[in-house]
Amino acid sequence: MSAAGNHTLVTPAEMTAIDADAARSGIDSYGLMTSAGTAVSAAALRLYPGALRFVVLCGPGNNGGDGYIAAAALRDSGADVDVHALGDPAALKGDAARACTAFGTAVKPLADYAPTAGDVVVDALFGAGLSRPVPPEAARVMRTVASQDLPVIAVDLPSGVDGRSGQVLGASFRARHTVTFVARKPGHLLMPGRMLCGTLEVFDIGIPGRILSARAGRLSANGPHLWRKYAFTLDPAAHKFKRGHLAVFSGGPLSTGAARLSAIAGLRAGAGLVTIASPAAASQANASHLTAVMLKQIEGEDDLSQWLADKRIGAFVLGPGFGDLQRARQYALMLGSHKLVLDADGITAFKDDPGPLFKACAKGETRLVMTPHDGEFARLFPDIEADEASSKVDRAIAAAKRSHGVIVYKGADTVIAAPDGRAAINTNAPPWLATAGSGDTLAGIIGAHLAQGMPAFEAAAAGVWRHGRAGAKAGEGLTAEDLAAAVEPLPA
Ligand SMILES: NC(=O)C1=CN([C@@H]2O[C@H](COP(=O)(O)OP(=O)(O)OC[C@H]3O[C@@H](n4cnc5c(N)ncnc54)[C@H](OP(=O)(O)O)[C@@H]3O)[C@@H](O)[C@H]2O)[C@H](O)CC1
Ligand SMILES: [K+]
Repeated sequence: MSAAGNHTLVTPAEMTAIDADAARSGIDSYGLMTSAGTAVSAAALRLYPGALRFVVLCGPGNNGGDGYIAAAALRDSGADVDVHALGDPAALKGDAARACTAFGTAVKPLADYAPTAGDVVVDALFGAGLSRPVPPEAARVMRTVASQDLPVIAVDLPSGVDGRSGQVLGASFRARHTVTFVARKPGHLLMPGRMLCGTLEVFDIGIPGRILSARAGRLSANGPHLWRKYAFTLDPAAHKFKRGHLAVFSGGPLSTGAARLSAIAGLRAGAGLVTIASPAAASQANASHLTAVMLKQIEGEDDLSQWLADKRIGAFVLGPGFGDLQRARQYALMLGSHKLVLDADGITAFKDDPGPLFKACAKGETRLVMTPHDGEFARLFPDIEADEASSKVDRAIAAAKRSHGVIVYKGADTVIAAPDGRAAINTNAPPWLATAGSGDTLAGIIGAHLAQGMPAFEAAAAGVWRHGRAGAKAGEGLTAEDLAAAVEPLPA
């Protein structure tokens, strides 16, 4: 068994290609199925040694084949086992047919399964090959098993969950434990799939890493492996300007708090200097709350263009609590050649007409990071959002390509995507991170990373990860102030 420590994520289509490559390289596919099914039976016996009966539900493909192998291994261990099949087992092909024959015992129709207290269900109906909503008879069994709260162990994926998108096609099992093979699939991390997997085990069935690497795309789980090499340990003697100067734009006098949350988080995240750029009317409100963060009065475009002559400002955060959409638009366009985190009102300012922003960022290294939640994403990319066939990862990558910026598509399953097609799914955010001011804090952390010289994709991915860690450290019931205070040093 390997821990879920391999960060690479493999789509079902890539997995099919990996299987084919493995077969071409002489690896016996039935041997792989045997390893997979045996891993499932081992998990079932380990987790439920007191089960009165194991009920293995087998589908019409190789996921079902894994189920027949598991059923045989459970029976051979002395357990009470029943197998119910979706479709006619005589129609099985290839390895699945061989596994069914090897099982040898009578198989009953799926519709005949009457869930009973003491049952442990092994769900081998559909895995990577699910291609449409599950049939009604499967949905009915899913409902009755859930209504009796019977434990379910899913083979590869809870049946009904699309391994590519994490979406439920029609209905799905809610598993207590899922055993997947070779590598995690995006659907194990994306919502709602992640919630339906229970604990996730990645079992190494013997496909060599080189075959995996040759086919795997550029999607991984977010973590230090992506950005560790930029997580410089700060030299305490370094001059504050060398540790990066971050500027955060404040809103008007009644909405200054969001910018201060970003600014404090930026300071905590390692920026050497942080300045709040405030309109005159809000300067008093900001001044009365700031100590370590500096204040600069920026009243309009003239002030800003003069300030931009100071080349020591490494990055800007624009949007939290900003309010004035017209001005946000002007400022963002003026900042096109600078590193910029665009959040909240900064994103909304480009609703219906984002073209000029994307054009301003089109040339040179990626400088723009946008941090939309669902609603903000739809404002900027309505056509991409409306494409129901695409996954959250597909949508984030499409938006990054179009905007020439890094997209941090927020949610419980935040996706970070770069214009070059790299993407990461974040998993360390506790549910209570969704609180007022949380996004402002995230923007400040990412801004600090940009100001310190991290490339945009890494700055964003590391920011999302640190934000999640801070949420876990601050604990349930946190406020955004607690969150900023809980930002920990980057792991070296
Ligand atoms: N290397 C590995 O990871 C290995 C994985 N194994 C297991 O194999 C499955 C993938 O097997 P595959 O046969 O490709 O797919 P499935 O078993 O998940 O499902 C395909 C069959 O299901 C039919 N189908 C799909 N959707 C529906 C639906 N909504 N209703 C009814 N039937 C459906 C599909 O029929 P088609 O008409 O679409 O062709 C297929 O008959 C993987 O998940 C692992 O568990 C190997 O055992 C070892 C190597
Ligand atoms: K399954």
